[in-house]
Order: sequence, then structure tokens, then C-alpha cells
Amino acid sequence: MSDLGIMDAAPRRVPRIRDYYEAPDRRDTTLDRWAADLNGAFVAQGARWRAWRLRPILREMERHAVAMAALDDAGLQAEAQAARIWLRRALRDQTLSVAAAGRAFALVREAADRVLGLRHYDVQALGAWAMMRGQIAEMRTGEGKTLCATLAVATTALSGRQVHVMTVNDYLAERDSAEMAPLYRFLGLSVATVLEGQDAETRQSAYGQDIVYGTNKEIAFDYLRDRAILRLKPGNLNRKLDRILPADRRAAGLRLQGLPVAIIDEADSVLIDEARTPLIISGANPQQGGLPDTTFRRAMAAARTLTEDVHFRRPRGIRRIEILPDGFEALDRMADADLDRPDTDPAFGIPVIREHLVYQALSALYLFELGDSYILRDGKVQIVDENTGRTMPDRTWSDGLHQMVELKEGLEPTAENETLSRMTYQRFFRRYACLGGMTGTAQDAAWELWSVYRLAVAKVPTNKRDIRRFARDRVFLTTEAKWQAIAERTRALHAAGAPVLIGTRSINASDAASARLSELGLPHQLLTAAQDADEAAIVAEAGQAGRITVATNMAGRGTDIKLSPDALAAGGLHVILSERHDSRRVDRQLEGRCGRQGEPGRVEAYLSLEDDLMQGPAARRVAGLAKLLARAFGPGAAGWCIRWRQKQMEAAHGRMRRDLIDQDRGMGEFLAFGGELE
Ligand SMILES: Nc1ncnc2c1ncn2[C@@H]1O[C@H](COP(=O)(O)OP(=O)(O)OP(=O)(O)O)[C@@H](O)[C@H]1O
Repeated sequence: MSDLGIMDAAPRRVPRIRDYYEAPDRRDTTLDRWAADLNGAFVAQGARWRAWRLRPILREMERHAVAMAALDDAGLQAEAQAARIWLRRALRDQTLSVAAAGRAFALVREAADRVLGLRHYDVQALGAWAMMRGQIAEMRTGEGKTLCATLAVATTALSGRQVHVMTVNDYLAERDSAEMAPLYRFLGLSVATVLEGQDAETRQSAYGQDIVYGTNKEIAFDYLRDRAILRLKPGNLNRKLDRILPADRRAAGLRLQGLPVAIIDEADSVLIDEARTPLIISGANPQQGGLPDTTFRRAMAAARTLTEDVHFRRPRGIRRIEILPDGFEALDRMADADLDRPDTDPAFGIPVIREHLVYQALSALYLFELGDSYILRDGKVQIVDENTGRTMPDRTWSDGLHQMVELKEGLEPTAENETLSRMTYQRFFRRYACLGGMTGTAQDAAWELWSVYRLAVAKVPTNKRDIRRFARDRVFLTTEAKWQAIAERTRALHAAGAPVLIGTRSINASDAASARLSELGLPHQLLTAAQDADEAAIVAEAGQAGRITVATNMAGRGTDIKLSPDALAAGGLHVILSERHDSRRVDRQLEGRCGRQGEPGRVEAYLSLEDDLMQGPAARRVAGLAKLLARAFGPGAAGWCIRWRQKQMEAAHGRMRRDLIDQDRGMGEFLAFGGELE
């Protein structure tokens, strides 16, 4: 995307992915990875230069600051009304000059000071200007991105463009919009939030406001729903959503008003991590009816008889099942034997259906774990988002996987839905006319953000010096020894009055930590998908002196733990990582819960060679080497193997995203052809 992202009046063209993704059969070789790193380094280098180039906005903002401060509240609101005109006029020649943006920033900053009692720091203005220029502002965790975004969001909305402010979960969307709404309303802007569980009418009205807060999932699914509706109406297929008149849109039940400007919070999570899963919208199809329960049950029974490494295997580095030739033969034999039975299932006799369902059954049995990938609530399977640690109550896995997980847990399989519309996140975001974002951890993903979205990363300096302290990783041979050490360490910190946040990878791990702490008689709070209703209360308490909180990724991105004076005096928040995640960025987000806004804090990692990261056939070699080193030189010497394994996982996930883009491109061509025919 060009530097002038916000200034392009015409819808932004989908950038051509010319470089890395263009070679169809290319796989990650060491050379490719070096090339990618080098590319990332260039982007990062360029980005730093750009961050320096952002500074003129500060001069312009200061130039208008005195005049804005001299206005009373009514005068400031009148200035906001006037800004609607001069900003539109400034945009008429397709460019929003730094002078016009600086004046708008001064207005919004003064209003925020009066309405919220928070005055934007200079670094926040730099971050906002970077976003308005179509870049990802990398601002360290706790630097106040929520407030920073208001400069870009309000200026854009005042210039007459609707803004979608996206974040990773409903809790943050609701919190951020509620906290910032008084500022927007003071400036005469309307704001709404799109949340899971809202009815169609509420959503339709929300998408009619100047500013819409919501999660990437909600907004993307609403877009997909609209596309599904358009596809169902002959003749409408090629009409763009944003060209349909409001009255027609309402009559057709469409929700969005197009994809104008998006400001993405936690941009690396939204644009990179979430982008591994394609968006699929499905609904009941009364004509087709779906497969009967008996077929799912038969496939599950067949899958249970298959043996790992004989009939199927789990390939290196990726979370996938591969059925081996012996497995296919065994399935064929079962289908033949079924023919002689009176209750034979006709669908199971069809090879494609049989093999697909057995594949899904094996995935349910071996890749998806209760308390990790999903929980059981109200007699239903609820998916837990692995990136955010939160449940997604109205989502189901597709293509029979959900039914297989239900059968595995002894539940009745729900009716199967038909896929109505499908798209990748990459394709969805590239449809926005303007895109900008912010996150605390963008540099690690800089090359991918550039390759896929043409978004450069601008590194914004911190407002205050980072005084967090990092302890050396402590590595143990067994999980048991690790939990023992964590519990002992927590006891000492608790006695010293420091608040402690123990980060885990799953609900099961949180329960294990909780059991250990209970054994030592340490009072603590759990924050996982199972306690999501109490989230705000638990987070509010987590910064009190001596408080112990055990949390999954739910206490990762965006969670702002406010420290009490006693807790600050005791050295601030202590974050204990009990495991490394598949991505270093997720670890860095957890580390970022302490040391915010220049506060003191300490990060310690307690790892074991039995951690999830070191498990499975894919990790066999690294785990073997780690054990050798640990035996020869002690567990501490194996610490780097864990980081190495993490790098392997990052590369594997990168490959998966690239495959998805390739698939999506193929599908896009097919759909476009279908559209022409209709
Ligand atoms: N200009 C400011 N003046 C005073 N306090 C501020 C200012 N900006 C932000 N803060 C405070 O800093 C804290 C952190 O803000 P916020 O949660 O938005 O940070 P963040 O950068 O989004 O963090 P994360 O990366 O973890 O999501 C909040 O308590 C907020 O009120």
C-alpha cells in the first residue's frame, strides 16, 4: 500500500503478490528463510527510516495546540464541525497533507484531554500518523495504543470516511469502544460496537455509524454473510457491496456498507496468526439434508481401529493427519465387510466420503484435545481460539470435523451445514480501501506483512524507558519438576508482596498450576475460557500486592493490569511463562503485561523438555538433541533447543499460510469464472 493510504479516494487495488508467494512450488528451504529474513531486515530498516520521517506531524500538531487550548468546550465542538468541511476539502485532491492532519490531531488531543483526562503523548501521535499513512505502527506493549488510535480514527471519521476499528476479541472491542466513545461523541461522531450474539438489526444499525468497533472475526463474517446473500440473488453477483444504495441494502438484509478504512489493533495477530484459518460461513441446506448420523458413527468406529504409524501418521511440523496406503486398504476391507451386514451404511461405502470422514475422525481423536482446542459447556462443544484463549460459542468446525469431536466426547452429532461462502482473511483485508494497524510485536512479522498486505512496519519509540528485567530461562527435564519450581518461586514472590501472573498454554495446564499452588496453600485466581464471564473483575484485581493469577492467552494481548502502589513498591508485576508458545510474538505479548508505561516488572520463563512444543513426531530430533545436552551438561544447556523448535514452528505456520494463499488464489479464479456464467 502506498504511503498515502488514507488519501486514496478510489478503492484500493488488491496488490499483486509478485515476490515470495508467486513461485507455485516453492517451499521453505534454508536459503528461502535467509531470503525472507533479509527481506524482513530491509523492510524493518526502511520502516525505521519512515518512523523518523513521521516527525513533521508533531510540529504541525504543536502549531495548533495553543489555539485549540484557548477554545472553550463549545468552541472545540464547533471546530470539530468545521473540521468535517476542511478535512473533506483537504481530501478533495486525494491527499491529506501533514498540515491538515496536524490540525485535526491537535483538535482530537485537546478534546481527549478534556473528556477522558488523557492527553496523547507525542509518540502516540507518531503512531497514529503511521497508521494514517497505511503502515503498521509498532508500539511497545502498554504504550497506549487504544488512545493512540483515536487520533487516526477520529480524523478519518471527521473526513467523512467510515472506520472499522478491529481487535482480537469481544472483551477488548467492548472495552475500547466504551472507554473512547465519550471522546468521539464530544466530536460529534457516532460510534457502535459489533459483538458476538447480536441480532441482524443491531448489526445493521451498528454498521451505519461513523466508527465501528468489533473483532476481525465478526466483521469478516458479516462481510461473508453479505457476500452469501448477494450470491443468492441472481444478477447481484458482480455488484460491489459499497455501490448498493442504503435502502436496497436494508431490504436485502445486508449488514455492511462496504470496506472503507480499517484500523487494526494487535495487527500481527489479526493479519498473521488468525490468517491461518480460512473463513467459512455455513448454513442448513434443507434440500441436501447432509449426511446421516450413522455415517459419522461408522467412520468414527473405523478410525478407532486404525493404528498410528501403520495406518496413518502425523507428519513433521504440521498439525495434520496423513492416511497411509495400509490405512486406505484397511478402510476398503471394512467397507467390503459392511456389505454383508444388514445395517450397512451406503454413504460409508463411497470411498471419498469414507476416507474424508475417517480423516476428520482421526483429526478429532489425535489433534484436538479437550481443555486445549475446545471445552464442553451446556452439553455442547465450544471451540477455544488457540491464539486468544477464548471460546467461540457460535462457531463450529466444518466438513464433519465438529460432528467427529462431538462423537469423541459422547455427544449427539449436530446437523451438518453446507458451506455458503468461503474466503481467507488475507483476501478479506486486501479488499479494504485503506488499511493501517498497530501492535507491540510487528518486527518479527515485518516481511510477511509486507509480502501479503504491502504494509510496512514503522517502529515508534517508547514514551518512557523500558525498565523491565528479564531472568535467564530455567529449563527442567520434566513437567513435574517445572511446576514444582514455579510453585516455590510463586510462594516466595507472594510472601514478598509482588503480584504474579503465571501464563499457560491451555486450560489443562492452568488446572495443573492451580493444583500445585493449592497444595502449597497459595490463594490464586484462574483466568481461562472457562472463567470468561469474570474476566474484567479478575484483571482488575491482578495488579494488587501479593495477588496470584494463573491465565491462558486470555491475559495476553490488550490486557491492561493496573498496579496498586504496594505492588509497584514490591517491584511491579512478575510474569512467569510456564511454556513457550508456537510463536515468539505470543510470548512477547505475555511478557508485555508488565513494565507498561515505564513501570517496574520482571519476566521469568520456566520451561521443560516435556512441554507441548517439544512433543510429537515433528519435534523428535530437537527433543532428542535437547535430552542429550541436558544429560551431558544439565537441563539449562538445552534451553536453546526450545527456541530452535519455536523457530521451526513459526516457519511451519508460515508455510501453511502461504499454501492457504495459493489455494485461495485458485479458488478466487474459479469463483470469478462462476460469477461470469451466472
Ligand atoms: N497519554 C496517556 N496518558 C496517560 N495514560 C495513558 C496514556 N496513554 C495510555 N495511557 C494508559 O496506559 C495504559 C496502557 O494502555 P493500553 O492498554 O491502551 O496499551 P496498549 O499499548 O494497547 O497495550 P497492549 O500492547 O498490551 O495492548 C492504560 O492504563 C492507559 O490508560
